[in-house]
Order: sequence, then structure tokens, then C-alpha cells
Amino acid sequence: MEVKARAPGKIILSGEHAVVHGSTAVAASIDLFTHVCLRFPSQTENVDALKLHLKDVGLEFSWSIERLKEALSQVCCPFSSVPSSCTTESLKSLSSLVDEQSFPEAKIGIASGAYAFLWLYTSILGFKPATVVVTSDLPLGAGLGSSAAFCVALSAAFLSLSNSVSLDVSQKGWLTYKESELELLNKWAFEGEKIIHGKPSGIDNTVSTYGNMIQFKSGSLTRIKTTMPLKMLITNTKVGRNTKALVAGVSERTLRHPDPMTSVFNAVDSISKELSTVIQSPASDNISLTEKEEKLGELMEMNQGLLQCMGVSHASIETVLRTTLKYKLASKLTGAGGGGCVLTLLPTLLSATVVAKVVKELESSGFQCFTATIGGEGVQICFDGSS
Ligand SMILES: Nc1ncnc2c1ncn2[C@@H]1O[C@H](COP(=O)(O)OP(=O)(O)OP(=O)(O)O)[C@@H](O)[C@H]1O
Ligand SMILES: C[C@@](O)(CCO)CC(=O)[O-]
Ligand SMILES: [Mg+2]
Repeated sequence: MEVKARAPGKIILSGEHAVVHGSTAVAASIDLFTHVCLRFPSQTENVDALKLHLKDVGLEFSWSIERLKEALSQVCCPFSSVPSSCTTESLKSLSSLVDEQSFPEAKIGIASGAYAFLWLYTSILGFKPATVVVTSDLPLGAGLGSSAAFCVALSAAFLSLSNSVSLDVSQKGWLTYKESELELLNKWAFEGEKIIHGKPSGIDNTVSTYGNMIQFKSGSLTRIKTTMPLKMLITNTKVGRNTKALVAGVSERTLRHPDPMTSVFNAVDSISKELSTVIQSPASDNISLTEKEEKLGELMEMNQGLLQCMGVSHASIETVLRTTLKYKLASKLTGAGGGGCVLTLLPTLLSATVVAKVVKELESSGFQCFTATIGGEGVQICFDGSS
């Protein structure tokens, strides 16, 4: 039995970090996916292990079912129909399982992904032998929601072969889950994100689950639809960083300066709400598309200024901002910052020559530029092996 799942990455148009502290944020899925292939061995194969192959980072793990039961029977609740949180005690058991697999020092950041995998797998499917292969179109740890896409795609694959959802496995092509099942899937993915991020807001797993564009505040989503074409240049500074550490850094700054940080978060809330209104309002005689794009660009710049206040910008991000500003283009970091990716709004009337010049200049600084389609499908699964 084999199933494939895919879940998209995301961009945050406004509100990262502040959303962890209760502000509104606006995010959209992009057409770059994390793919998971889950296969149960046939009885004749006589396999008694759970194998994980993380192709993007060149890591392979194999745990005997006996060892998994020994380490996790006391701390995890197999076939749990309600998403369960990984406790500190469970995390210790997960880390001993990963550590004993001779994990290379240079790839230590990936360990939390392996913990999330083990937690989701054993909680949803118990101690069943299987092989799971993960690949991604997304750069890892660059602000495009690779951790959430990973958790959403894993949850989708595991749930599809569990008793918690009912799916017609004879259907062909990419399938979507029912609304109630998406809610369950999103909750499981959030438990995985908690293992990787520490204190996620839930926006990344939610937009990866549902796709399209969402406004998100205090754990609840509102689906929104843009009336304007949104074209963003995505620049990967290639400076590695870790979302968990950046989120913790903002929380520490908030403890040191509660009043000013509360004002910063309130300002971000207003920016996100206004941005959401601008992108949803129809262009009319009174307000042209160009004016809407100018407003959007200005709101992105204002949000970037506040992200600097939170301490999550980086010299590489500032270089991208300075470069794009020379061409009068508005930019902001996206995701957790500290390096990673920067968004630049490409107005509809901007000529291809100017775009090529900006890209050339950014790439000459060692950055990588690309565009992605904004606001497509959320998570999907496929049983027929043809996709
Ligand atoms: N394809 C993958 N293979 C293995 N591990 C992955 C994969 N995708 C994500 N991960 C896990 O997620 C971690 C990166 O998550 P992190 O939250 O730091 O960055 P991000 O999700 O890409 O950016 P952001 O959270 O800012 O959107 C990796 O270190 C790894 O543990
Ligand atoms: C930095 C952050 O706001 C977004 C990361 O993509 C963290 C979160 O919301 O979980
Ligand atoms: Mg992440």
C-alpha cells in the first residue's frame, strides 16, 4: 500500500512574529511543495522497521519496530484520534532514538524534523513497519514554511491510511480532504510544528493545509481572496537561520520591553488589516490598480521597519532592501527573518527590463531570485502512484 502527499510552502505578506503575540497576519500558499511518499511493506517483504529517507538533506534513518516500542510505548499514545502534544519526557525519548542513528554534527538542525516525524507517525499509525521518503521544492530554513509543509504533508500521508479519516483509495489523481478532516490534519501538523518551532502561531501549517490566501489571528483563520494580481520577487539571501531561535528572541525582547513591543505588535495588527482590505477591494475609477500597488508596497515597507524593531532583520536582508529601493521597489523579509527570503513587490506596469536588472544586481551579491505562483492548492494526497 502506497500513498503520496504534497503540501505547499507559503509567503507571509504581513504580520510574521507579531502573529505569535496575537496580531493579525496575512499569508498565501506558493506553488512549491514538500512531497511525502509512505509505503507499507507487503507481508512477503518481511520488513520490521520504520525507515525515513530525507532526500533534501541526504539523511536516512531506520528504527526497528521493537526499539520504537521500547522507547515510545510509555510516552506516546498510538492511534490517537485527538492530536496529542509531545511532552518534555516524550521529546527525550525521541531524541535518544534520533541520536543513536549517528547523526552528523553539521545536520543537527534537522534533528527536530526527525522528532516531529517520529511523533506524528507513531501517534497516528502506531508501531507499523513502513518506508517514508520526503523531498521538497522549498529551500529549508529560509522563511518559506518548509517546516510546516513537512508537518502538513506527513500528517496528510499518515492520516490517509489511518482509521481517523475515510477516503476512497480507488480514486485517481490528486485528492483533497473534506473540511472536517482538514481541521484534524491541521491540528496534527501544528503538533509537529511545535516540536520544530517551540511556539508557533499556527499560521504556516494553516496556510499549507488550506492553501490560497488567509488572514490569521489568535489561531483562527479567515479565507480571503485578492482582487489584484500579486507578483512578488522572492530573494533567498541564503543566510541560514532557525525559526525557533528567532521566535524565542522576539519573546525575550518583549519581556525586556513589554510596552514598546506591545505598541509594535498593535501597529503590525493595523498594517495587516489594512493590507487585507487593500488586496480584497476592487479597483475602481476612484482607486486604480497602481494606487493599490503603491499602498501595498508602503504597507510592506512599514511592516519591514517594525520587523527591524523586533530584531529579526539581518545585514543580508538590508542589502536586498537597499538594492530594490534603488529601483523604487518595496521589499520586506518573509517568514522568521534573520536571513532567509525577502519579498519584493513587482508592480504590474514594471518593465521586464527593470526586473532583469534588479535580479542581476541581487544575484551578483550572491543571492538567488525566483518568482512563484501565489495562492494555489493546499495539501493533497494521491493513491494511484501516477502523480
Ligand atoms: N524537506 C525536509 N526534510 C527534512 N527536514 C525538513 C524538511 N523541511 C523542513 N524540515 C525541518 O524543518 C526545519 C526548518 O524549519 P524552520 O522553521 O527553521 O524554517 P522554515 O520553516 O523553512 O522557515 P519559516 O518557519 O520562517 O517559514 C529543518 O531544520 C528541518 O528540521
Ligand atoms: C515567525 C513566524 O511568525 C512565522 C514563520 O513563518 C512564526 C509563527 O508564526 O509561527
Ligand atoms: Mg518553519
